[in-house]
Amino acid sequence: MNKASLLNNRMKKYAHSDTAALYNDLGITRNGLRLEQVEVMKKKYGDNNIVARKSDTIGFRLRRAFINPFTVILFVLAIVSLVTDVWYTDDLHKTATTVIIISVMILVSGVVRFIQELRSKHAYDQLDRLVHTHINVKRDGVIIKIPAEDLAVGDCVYLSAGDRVPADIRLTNTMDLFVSQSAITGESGILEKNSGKYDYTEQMAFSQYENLVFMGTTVISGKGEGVVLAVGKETLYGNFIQPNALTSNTFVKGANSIAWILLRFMVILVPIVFVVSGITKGNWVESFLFALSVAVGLTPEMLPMVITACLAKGSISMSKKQTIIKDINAMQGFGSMDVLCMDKTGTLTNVNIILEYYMDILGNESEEALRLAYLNSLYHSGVKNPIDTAILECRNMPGKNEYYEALAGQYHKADEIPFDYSRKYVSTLIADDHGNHQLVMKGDVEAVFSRCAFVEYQGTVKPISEDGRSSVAAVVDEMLEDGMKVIAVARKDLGNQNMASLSDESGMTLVGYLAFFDAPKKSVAQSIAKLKSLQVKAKILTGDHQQIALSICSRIGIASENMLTGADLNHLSDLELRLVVEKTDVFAELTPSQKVRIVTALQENGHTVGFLGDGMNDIPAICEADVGISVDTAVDAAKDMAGVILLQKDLNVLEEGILEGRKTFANMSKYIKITASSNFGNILSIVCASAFLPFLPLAAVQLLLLNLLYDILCIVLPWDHVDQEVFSSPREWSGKTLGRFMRFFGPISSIFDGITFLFLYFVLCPALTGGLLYTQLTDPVMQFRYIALFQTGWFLESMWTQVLILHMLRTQKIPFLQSRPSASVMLITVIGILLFTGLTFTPMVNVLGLTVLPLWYFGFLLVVVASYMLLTTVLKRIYIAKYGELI
Ligand SMILES: Nc1ncnc2c1ncn2[C@@H]1O[C@H](COP(=O)(O)OP(=O)(O)OP(=O)(O)O)[C@@H](O)[C@H]1O
Ligand SMILES: [Mg+2]
Repeated sequence: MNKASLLNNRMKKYAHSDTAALYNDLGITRNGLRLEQVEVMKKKYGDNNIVARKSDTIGFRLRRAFINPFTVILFVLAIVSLVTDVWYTDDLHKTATTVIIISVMILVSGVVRFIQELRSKHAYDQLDRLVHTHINVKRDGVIIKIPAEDLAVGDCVYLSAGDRVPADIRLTNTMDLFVSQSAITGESGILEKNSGKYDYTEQMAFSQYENLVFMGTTVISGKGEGVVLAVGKETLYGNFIQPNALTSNTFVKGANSIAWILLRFMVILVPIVFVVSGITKGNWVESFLFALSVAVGLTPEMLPMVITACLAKGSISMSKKQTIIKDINAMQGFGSMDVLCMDKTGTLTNVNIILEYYMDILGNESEEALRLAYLNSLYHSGVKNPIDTAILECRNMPGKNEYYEALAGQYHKADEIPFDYSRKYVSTLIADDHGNHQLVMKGDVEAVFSRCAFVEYQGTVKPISEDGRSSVAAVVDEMLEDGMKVIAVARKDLGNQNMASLSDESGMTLVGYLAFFDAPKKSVAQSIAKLKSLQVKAKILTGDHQQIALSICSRIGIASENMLTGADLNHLSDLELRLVVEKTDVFAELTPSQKVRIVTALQENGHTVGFLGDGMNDIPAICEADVGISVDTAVDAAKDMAGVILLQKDLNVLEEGILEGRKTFANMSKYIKITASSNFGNILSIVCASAFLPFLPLAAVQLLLLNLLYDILCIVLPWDHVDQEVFSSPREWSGKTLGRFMRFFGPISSIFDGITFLFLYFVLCPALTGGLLYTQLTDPVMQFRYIALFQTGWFLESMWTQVLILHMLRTQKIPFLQSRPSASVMLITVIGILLFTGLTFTPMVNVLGLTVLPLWYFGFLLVVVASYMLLTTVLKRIYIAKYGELI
C-alpha cells in the first residue's frame, strides 16, 4: 500500500472514531503534546513543510543549473570532439576549438540558469515571509502561538475565523465553524464543520468529512479545536502541490509542451540527419558530431530560462510598482484580464471607515447603541473587519478610554453566534456580574430588522407597528443616500441562559443605528477611466446596501442604471445571469457565493476575470477568479488565497501592474514564437541540405557557435521593449496561435536558405575553385576549400537571417524605424553580427573550418537578407490582417 493511501486510512480511521480513541492512540491528552513529544512526533511523521528542504540549498540549485538534458548533450559532444580533435589526431589537425566553444556554452547556460534559480529562490523566500502564518496550539496545557511550520502530528490546534488551516486536522470541538475548501476541491461553497463521529458504514469522499479540516482551506467564521493528523507533504494539499509550485503552472506547462513538441521533432529528425549524412558523406564520426550539434542547435534550451527570466524580471518590476506577484501564473492572468470585479470598501472608498453617528431609532444620538455595538465588536471572535475597527475606535475618543475599559470589565462574554456574510449579522451573548445575560446583535439594517419584534425608544420598549417600520426606513434611507454605511443594533434579555442558539435570534428589540462615513477616494474616477482605456471593464460587487452603492457610483461616475441586488440575482437562471452580467456594472447586497456566481458567469462568457477584494466575504470569489487580487491590509486568509497582492489598495497601482503583466507576457510569447518558428525553418533546411549535399552544410563547431550567439541574444530578450499596441489590450495565451505562427513564418527562412545553397554550390564555390562542381573536383585541397567556402557562406547567411528575423517579428511595425528594440537587444545584435562577420576576415577563421569570402558575396548576402526582410514584412502584414495580431 502506498504512502498516500496509508495516510488516507489514518485520516479516515479517526474520522470514524471518537476523540478519546484519537487521544489514546497518539498518546496525548487534552493538554496537547508534551514538549518532549514534539520532536518525537516530528521525527515520526515529518515536518510541516511542503517544499522539501533540499531544494533550498545552493548545492541543489547549482546541480540543477548545470546538470540537465541540454548540458548532458553538450558534455557528450565535448568528449567526442576531445577524443577526435585532440587526442586521436595528428599534431597538424589538433584543435581544441570545439571543446572550448562547448565549454563556454555549458558555462554560459549554467551560470545564467543558476542566477535565475537563485532569483526565484529569493522570490520564494520573500513570498514565504508574506504568507507566514502563526497558529495557536496547546502544548503542555499552555496555549502558545507558533509558526505553522512548527506544527507536529498530535498538536492541539485552535482555529478561528480568518485562519488558514495549517495541517490536516480532526476536529474535537467546534462552534459554528465554517470553512471554504475551494483551495483544495475547487468548489466555492462554504461548508459547516463539526466534531462529531461517523459510523463505519458511512463512507464518502475524503474532503466531505465534516469532522476533518484540511491544510490550505480557510476558516470563514466560527471557531474550532482539533488534533493534527497529518503535516507537510503528507497532507491532502501537500500531496498535490509540486515542490516547485512557483514555476509549475499552466503557462509554464504550456511552454514546456512546446519544448516537447520541438524535442520530439528533434528525436525523429536528428537520427535521420545522422543516417542520411553518414551514408552520403561516408564519414560517420563527423556525421555523428553534426547530428548532435543539430540537436543542440534545435533544442530550445533557453526556453525555461527565458521564461523564468521574463517572469522574474516582471515580478521584480511589479514589486517596484507596489504589486507583489505571489503566484507567477497570475502574471499571465494579469496580462489577459479583461474584466475586473472589485468590492467597494477600500477600493472605491477609503480603507478606514469612520463611525460618524450613533443614534436611536429616530435618529437622535444614543450612547446606548454605541455601548452595545462596542461590546458586540469586542467579544465576537470572527475576523474584525473595518466596521468593527471603526466601532472599537470609540475607545480613543477624548476622555472615553476609561469608560470603555470599565465597560469591558463589567460584562463578560458567554457565547456568540458568529458573523456570516449570508446572514449579515453577528450576535454575542454577554453577561454582567449578576448573571444577567443579554444577546446583542448588530448587522445589516434589513436583516437585523427582520429579527426584531420590538423597538426601544428613550427607555421604553414597544412592539413594532406598521408606521414604526416606515419611520425607521426614513431615518436610514436619508443616511444611505448620503453614501453612509449604516448598521442596526438590537438586543434581547436572556435571563440566566448562558448559551445562545439561532432560535434565540428572534423577537429582538431594535435599539438604534450606527452610521459610518465611507468616503469615495478622489482618484477613483480617473483610475476607472484608465482601466477602460486598457480595455479592462470594471465591475463593482459589494455586499453593502444598494442605496450606498448607488450613491458612491454616482459620485465617481460609474453607470449604475442596471444595478442588480443579491435578491434579484436569485431569480435569474445561470443562463439569464450570463446575459445580464455583460450589461450590469454594479451589483449590491451580495453574499459571498453570489460574488462567485457572477465571476463564474463572466468566465463562462469567455472573459478572463480578476477579483480584487480584502474581506472574508471575498475569499471564495478570489479563489474562483482567474486572477485573485488582494491588498496588504486584507485579512490574512484573503492574502493567502490571492495570486497578487497590492501594497496599496489603489487602482492606479493596479493599472501599472496590468501593463507590466502584459509586457512580460508579450516578451515571453515573442521568444517562444520566434524561436519555435526559426527552429522549425532550420530543421527543414538542414534535413534538405544533408540529403542533397555531398558534404556537411555546416561543421558541428559552426552550428554551435551560431547557437551560442542566438542564446546570448535570447538572454537579453526579457528586457526588450514592447510596442504600445501590444499592451494596450488584453491578450490571451494559447497554443493555437503558436502552431499557426510557426507554420506561417518557419518555412520562409528555408526558402532563402535554399537560394543560398544553390548560389553557393553552383556559383560561388565553383568560381573560386577553378569552375568545377564539388563532385568534379579531384584535388583534396580544392575540395577542402570548396567546403570551407560553402560553409562560410551558409554560416553568415544563417546568422544574419536568424538575428534579423528576431527583429522583424518582435514587432508588428517596421523594425528599427517604427519600433526600436531595447538598447541591450540592439547592442547584442550589432556586436554579434559585426563580430561574427568580422571573424571570417581574420586568420582565426581557419580554426573554425571557415574561410575568407570575396566581398561580392556580401553583395549577394545583402540582396538575400533584404528580400528576406521584405517578404517577411509583406507576409507579416497578411498575417496581421488575417489574425489581428502578431505575437
Ligand atoms: N463586523 C460586522 N458586524 C455587523 N455587520 C456587519 C459586519 N461586517 C459587515 N456587516 C454587514 O454585512 C454587510 C456586508 O458587508 P460589507 O459591507 O463589508 O460587504 P462587502 O461586500 O465587503 O462590501 P464592500 O464592497 O463595502 O467591501 C454590511 O453592509 C453590514 O451590514
Ligand atoms: Mg469588503
